[in-house]
Amino acid sequence: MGKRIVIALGGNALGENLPEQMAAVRGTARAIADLIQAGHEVVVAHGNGPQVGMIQKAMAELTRSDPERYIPCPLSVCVAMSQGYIGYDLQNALREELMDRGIDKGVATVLTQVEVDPADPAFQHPTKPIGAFMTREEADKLVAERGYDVVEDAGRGWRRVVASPKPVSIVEIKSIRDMVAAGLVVVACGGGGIPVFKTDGHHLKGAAAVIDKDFAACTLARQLDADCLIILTAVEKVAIHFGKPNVEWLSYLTPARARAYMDDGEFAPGSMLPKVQAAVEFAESAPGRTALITLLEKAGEGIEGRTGTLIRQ
Ligand SMILES: Nc1ncnc2c1ncn2[C@@H]1O[C@H](COP(=O)(O)OP(=O)(O)O)[C@@H](O)[C@H]1O
Ligand SMILES: NC(=O)OP(=O)(O)O
Repeated sequence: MGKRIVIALGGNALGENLPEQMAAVRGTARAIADLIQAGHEVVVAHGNGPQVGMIQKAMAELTRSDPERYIPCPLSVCVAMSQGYIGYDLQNALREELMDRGIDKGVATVLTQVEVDPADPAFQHPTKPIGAFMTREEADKLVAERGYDVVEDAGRGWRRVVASPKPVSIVEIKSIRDMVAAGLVVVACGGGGIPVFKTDGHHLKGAAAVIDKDFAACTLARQLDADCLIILTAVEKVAIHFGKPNVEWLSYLTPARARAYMDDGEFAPGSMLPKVQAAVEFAESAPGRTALITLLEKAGEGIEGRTGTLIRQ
């Protein structure tokens, strides 16, 4: 029987720059179309780290080059731009793939705002890497000249980091729900969603942050009452002793076991840890809900229980 599935697409599903993204989304669309062809209802969320960094850098350069004409662009607006641009490529790749298979389904991207809490401690401790990797010297220059926060990212180089508060609720959830009910394939919560604060009235105020897409996808899956949250990334399974000779790839995790491994520091912060945290939160949110972490190309096999790491009560 078909399931309602929310997918979170990782960096390898989108690539790091414009031509890479256009090529990568074709493979991504094939994997998603396999699930739709198998009879599942699919909602797609995705990341935006490289893209939002690129957009923010371009907008900042514009302001610096002509400060009288261009005022600084808020990070929330950069997230909105990244949603539009990634949604454009994903929506088209999906539309073409479904048409090639003779599947008559509309595909639509929803510019999605996600409420965050102004008191979230994440605003005091930036952790979300955005943009391209830099050398130590380039990173030091950004800190000195612009006061940016930077971190060394898992041995791969230096990156700017911004605040990454937890999602509270999805502003456009009713629209997304209605579109799913109407049979559309919906792309939503791109880049974790445009972070916004609620104000006293109906106005929403953009927040300077980038929400983690795995947490946003978990909130989306919960609010849509999905059966399954699938987190697609660059490894087929979650491991303990990752990167060590005694690495052990895991096919099944209970939330309790996953928590024990988290306490032991088995999952790297900023990469595998938020995925396992989001998977556990979803699996624990209601009976029967399952989360799966696997490779993009293995999504179909994973949903049939043939690979990936399944997280279930
Ligand atoms: N315990 C672990 N098990 C599996 N992969 C891990 C683990 N710890 C860290 N990783 C790394 O985390 C990566 C996924 O995180 P990341 O690259 O940030 O994801 P994405 O861009 O797909 O959202 C994997 O490709 C792997 O290199
Ligand atoms: N917003 C977000 O989580 O992006 P990445 O997956 O690219 O880090």
